[in-house]
Amino acid sequence: MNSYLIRNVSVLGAAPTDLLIRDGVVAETGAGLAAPDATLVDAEGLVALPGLVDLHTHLREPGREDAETVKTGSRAAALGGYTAVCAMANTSPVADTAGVVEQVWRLGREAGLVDVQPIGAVTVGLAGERLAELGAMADSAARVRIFSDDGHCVADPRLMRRALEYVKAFDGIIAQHAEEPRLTEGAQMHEGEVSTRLGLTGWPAVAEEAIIARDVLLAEHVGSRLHVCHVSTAGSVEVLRHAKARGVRVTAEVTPHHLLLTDARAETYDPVFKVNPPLRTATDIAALRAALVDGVIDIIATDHAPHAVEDKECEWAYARPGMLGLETALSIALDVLGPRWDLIAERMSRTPARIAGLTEHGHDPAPGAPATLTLVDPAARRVIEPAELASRSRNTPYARMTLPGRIVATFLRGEATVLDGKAVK
Ligand SMILES: NC(=O)N[C@@H](CC(=O)O)C(=O)O
Ligand SMILES: [Zn+2]
Ligand SMILES: [Zn+2]
Repeated sequence: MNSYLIRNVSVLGAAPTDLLIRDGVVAETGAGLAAPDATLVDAEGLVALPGLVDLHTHLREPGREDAETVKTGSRAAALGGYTAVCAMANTSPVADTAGVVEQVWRLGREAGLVDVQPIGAVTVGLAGERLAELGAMADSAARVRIFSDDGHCVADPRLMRRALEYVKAFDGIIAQHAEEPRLTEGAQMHEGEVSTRLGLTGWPAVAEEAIIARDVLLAEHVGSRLHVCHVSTAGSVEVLRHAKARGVRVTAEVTPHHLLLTDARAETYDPVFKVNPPLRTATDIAALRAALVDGVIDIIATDHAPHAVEDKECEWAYARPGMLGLETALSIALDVLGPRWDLIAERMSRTPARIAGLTEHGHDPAPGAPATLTLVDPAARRVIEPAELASRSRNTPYARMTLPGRIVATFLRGEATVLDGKAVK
């Protein structure tokens, strides 16, 4: 194994120190360390964070390797400062059996850049009709603990109840894509002033809020763990606040794009801004930001959703929803939260690691901790060029925007996955 001596790094914003990485762990910290055999990393001006953990990533393998593979998505993740990603189940075939989740898990190990933790489907084929083999996926080599039909809502309340009950046996979680399908038929964007003006069918906030309200009540009733994907409205925040005050075992995520972009982007008719749930209003953004700070929203998750050019560069109505996120998430967090490193570590590493049960992740760089960390240059500013992204797809909503912060290096259990801003493989 390689050793690294990281010189003059600020751990979570503290005074600069050195970190010696050896045998997969942070062996020593302190000013002026010496280690002649170690590779030197000059980290003057850089901030060390625990490796980021994404609870919501679409890797598209198996099935749409033209849009992303486990390998290209892993590379995008490492370049974004991530050391673990949870891979959503809406692949083709769907990750609804032990066989498919084990395949994704193995591909992640082979790529070797981040830990790829598969999420299993809740229902067979994401069809919302009968429960998938949750137990077999939990017992498989992939040790699945999070189940989600993401892309689809588990709309049937009886099925949702049974899924919540089933995963309780192994402390699993159901991650819900909250969308009442009857209220979003034909929806193209957020229902509001802009959709009225553009004449596009709207997705009302209540379609999300009604499902979250139902699900927190179900989770309370059966005493199970619920996770709410991509929360996007101020009303959802209020439902979650109420549920948490009652002690419901619910956690929630917000995406970088829902923290930054409004439905006004639809005025461009550029489908790069088409996403589920849709971009909302400035009022929603303000509520989401406040909830992220006060903890009603637990984490930032990217919902990295790569799509091939032909699925995105077409008429708005025909374009697939979803946008890239892994390579820009930390920059958006820095833009939205400022250099509040402890809060960023909490929302993007420690808490997602805890929710997903990824015990090797989410540890601050300190002696004895796994050397699973990332180094950020907070002073850097970069212009996002879609063609320069490591993802196989190009559908970033931040094209040609200047964003703060740059990932300089990432380490997974003591091995560099990114050095000098470049992926090592
Ligand atoms: N977010 C999206 O708009 N799309 C996601 C599915 C999802 O997260 O619902 C995708 O798989 O492309
Ligand atoms: Zn979703
Ligand atoms: Zn998703």
